Amino acid sequence: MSAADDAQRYFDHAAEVMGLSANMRKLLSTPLREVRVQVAVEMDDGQVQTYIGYRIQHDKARGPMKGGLRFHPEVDTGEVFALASLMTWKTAVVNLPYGGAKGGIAIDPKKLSQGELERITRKFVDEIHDVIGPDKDIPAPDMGTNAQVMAWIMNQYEKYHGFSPACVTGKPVDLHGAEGREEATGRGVGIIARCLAGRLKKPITGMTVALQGFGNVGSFCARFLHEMGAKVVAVSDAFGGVRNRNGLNIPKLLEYSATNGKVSGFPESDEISNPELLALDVDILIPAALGGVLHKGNAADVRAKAIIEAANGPTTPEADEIFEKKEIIVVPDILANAGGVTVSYFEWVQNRQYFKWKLDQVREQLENVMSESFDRVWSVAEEKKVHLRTAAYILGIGRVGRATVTGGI
Ligand SMILES: NC(=O)C1=CN([C@@H]2O[C@H](COP(=O)(O)OP(=O)(O)OC[C@H]3O[C@@H](n4cnc5c(N)ncnc54)[C@H](OP(=O)(O)O)[C@@H]3O)[C@@H](O)[C@H]2O)C=CC1
Ligand SMILES: O=C(O)CCC(=O)C(=O)O
Repeated sequence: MSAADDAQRYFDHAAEVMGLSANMRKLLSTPLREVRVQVAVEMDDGQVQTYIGYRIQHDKARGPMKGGLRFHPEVDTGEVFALASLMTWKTAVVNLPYGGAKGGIAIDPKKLSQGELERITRKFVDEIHDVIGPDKDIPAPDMGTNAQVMAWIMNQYEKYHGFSPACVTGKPVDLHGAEGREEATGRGVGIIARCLAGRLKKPITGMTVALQGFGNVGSFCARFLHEMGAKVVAVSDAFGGVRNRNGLNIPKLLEYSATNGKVSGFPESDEISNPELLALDVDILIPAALGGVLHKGNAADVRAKAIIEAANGPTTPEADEIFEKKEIIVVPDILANAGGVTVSYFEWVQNRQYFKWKLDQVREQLENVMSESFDRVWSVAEEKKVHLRTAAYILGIGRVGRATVTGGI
């Protein structure tokens, strides 16, 4: 099964519970536009390389389309479609005035120089600038991209359209970016962990956490959980992981990983593989890297009491069914990692108003959006007697469906 099939199955299951008509299902699950462009650039050695870039715009019933840009070798149409549809439901779950989109280029940014990355990014914008923009579709960071890439996107877009800081979010703070966007997804996951602990009537302090992925999302998530008093006992990246049963020293691990480019070799820890990490007996397991890492082949081994999906699409539907049988609570991606797009929205609002918010204001508003959305999804789950993923889809699909019907096609 592909990422696109998985996304469709989750949608179909919720649509079934909602009793959505076949016509409405087709309308809501068909993307508006799929853009596939050639990205040809001269590399540092003088050779011309040709890559493929994608931007899939899934739905705009509730506002301009919004979603990140991924640079990763496995990017393809199916993955980008799945991620774009997740954005539609995610922006609706947290009630932002946006639709959903996603983009990507099939490259490995670690194997490219800064100059090559810049030329690829600018060329991609040359090819798609007429279909994106502050009122159309607003890109942002995802795996393999960061604030610098967003700065290049803004600069290149402005060559065609003039001053438009709201054409992209996740920009550097010195270049119309929002304070707090970089940390937002990880902080949002931390807020969700605390909300979940509250519902389970357990303090977050002392809860054990295993975290896969130590990039933007994973590293900030580890920091906030550590600050809240949770015990982050294992962390991994693409090279492997580290474990300390008494809790890793996260501030030191952040320094170590920044210096060494990986977590493995961190003192006062044992080495652990990614598969071992996913099977640890912990209170909370947080996948914060690739999609599809929890599947029918390893779901039975998972011993965590709860899973919070910081990554997009980390759990296949087969694994999800196994978790339901094992009574493992899964907080779905479209709720758990919505902190990033929420602060992207705050950045877009600031850019459009030419007015800068203070960091405290960003954090306070993020806290409100995440905790209110968690409560809303929890209530739908109780009311409809479904698990949290289906509840989140019901909430998101309901909002998008009502906007579609009210506004007309
Ligand atoms: N950035 C954002 O604001 C948002 C991101 N997300 C999702 O969160 C996830 C992570 O994104 P982000 O943190 O931005 O990406 P980054 O590129 O910053 O970090 C990715 C992390 O995943 C690790 N990784 C890559 N491959 C593997 C692997 N095979 N096994 C274990 N770890 C691996 C990387 O390790 P290494 O560094 O060694 O390569 C790195 O630690 C993605 O699913 C993304 O879609 C969701 C919402 C918003
Ligand atoms: O910040 C954004 O606009 C989108 C972030 C994103 O790509 C995601 O939530 O998956």
